[in-house]
Amino acid sequence: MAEHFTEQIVFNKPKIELHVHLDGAIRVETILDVARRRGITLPAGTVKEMTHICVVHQPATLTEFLGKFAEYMHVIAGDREAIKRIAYEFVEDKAKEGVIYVEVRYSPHFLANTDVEPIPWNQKEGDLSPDEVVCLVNQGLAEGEKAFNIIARSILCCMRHMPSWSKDVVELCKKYKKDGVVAIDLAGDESLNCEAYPGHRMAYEEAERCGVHRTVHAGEVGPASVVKEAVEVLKAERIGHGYNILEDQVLYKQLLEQNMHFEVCPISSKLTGACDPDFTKHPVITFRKDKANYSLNTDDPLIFNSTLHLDYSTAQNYMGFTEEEFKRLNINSANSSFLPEKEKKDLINKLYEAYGMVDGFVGSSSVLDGFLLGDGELRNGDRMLGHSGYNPLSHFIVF
Ligand SMILES: O=c1[nH]cnc2c1ncn2[C@H]1C[C@H](O)[C@@H](CO)O1
Repeated sequence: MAEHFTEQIVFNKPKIELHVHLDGAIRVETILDVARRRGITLPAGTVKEMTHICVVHQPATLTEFLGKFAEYMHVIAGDREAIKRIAYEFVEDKAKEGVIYVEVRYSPHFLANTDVEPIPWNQKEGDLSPDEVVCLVNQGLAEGEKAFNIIARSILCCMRHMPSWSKDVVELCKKYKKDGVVAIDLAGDESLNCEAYPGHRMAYEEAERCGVHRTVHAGEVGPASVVKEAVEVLKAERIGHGYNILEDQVLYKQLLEQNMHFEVCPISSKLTGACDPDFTKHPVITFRKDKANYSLNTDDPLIFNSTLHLDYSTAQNYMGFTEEEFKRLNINSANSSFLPEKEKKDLINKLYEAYGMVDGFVGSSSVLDGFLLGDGELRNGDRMLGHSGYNPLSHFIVF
């Protein structure tokens, strides 16, 4: 088991999670169960042994971490029942953590066994296409939403090393926009420069043209220039991780002004070797000081043997996060979600209510009261809301 501290629940209130990979959040029990049903032999027969194999135990490299997916993806990929099941169970697990809104991401190609070249995970060709994978995940998420009373949306990932898949990915985002697919992402090994890969660029241009939201893994282990490229070339609206933005202070200030959202994953950032393992030096401490817009996320809880509670307790115990900051970052996360505006407004109001910030209700005449807690200082670029209306794009939470 990865060396963690005793898990505490330090923020037992409704939460938003924007950066978590479906294929990095599968239950070990399910992997074993599906393997048994399909007659697939695994190197481990018990949950304890299989957990040991799937988990990154010590800070490693992103490449070593990505290698962990090969331990179990062949069990789930190509199996309709398993794919729907992992989506459903994912929603159940998130509901148990107190998440009320989640955007979960995955590569449809990594779960398919036909219409994908090359066929991943050494599978034999079958008849499950990336398109049908998206339908199955949508079904699992929708059933989970009903059963566990949370909202689950999905993001489809392009993979850095497979630019030839990206056109399909954006087409699937367009096709399933009405079925809960809210955005496109670019995941995988960031040291591969996407400028050299027109496949990704063209997919992101099409996404922008068609109103598909865009996030990009950037500045996780790659330099600030990858973040710059994500923002300027791929027109990313959010950045996955983004820690190395701090290397380029000019760009960082510009993104602060733009209220760019950073999807921060504390436990992940230690175990992928993205950040110093000493959490007291974590970039999110600077983000907090600068009142940046960011979320706290698990990324791949299966592989980090973690939960969202662990990310929050780490933030509290090692980075000095307070309850007020947890509220602030969750409201900012809701505001940076890829929901349509009306649903976003409802979600933000749900948080205000749960956090006892009823004066902050979006649409109420005293909306400013909810914003100006703490020092109440406005940063350059912060805009105050008038009493008359709600503009989520200019909606900053200032504590
Ligand atoms: O933290 C990550 N950085 C880059 N790529 C990642 C990370 N976590 C998961 N992935 C990759 C591996 C998955 O198979 C893929 C789609 O979810 O995204």
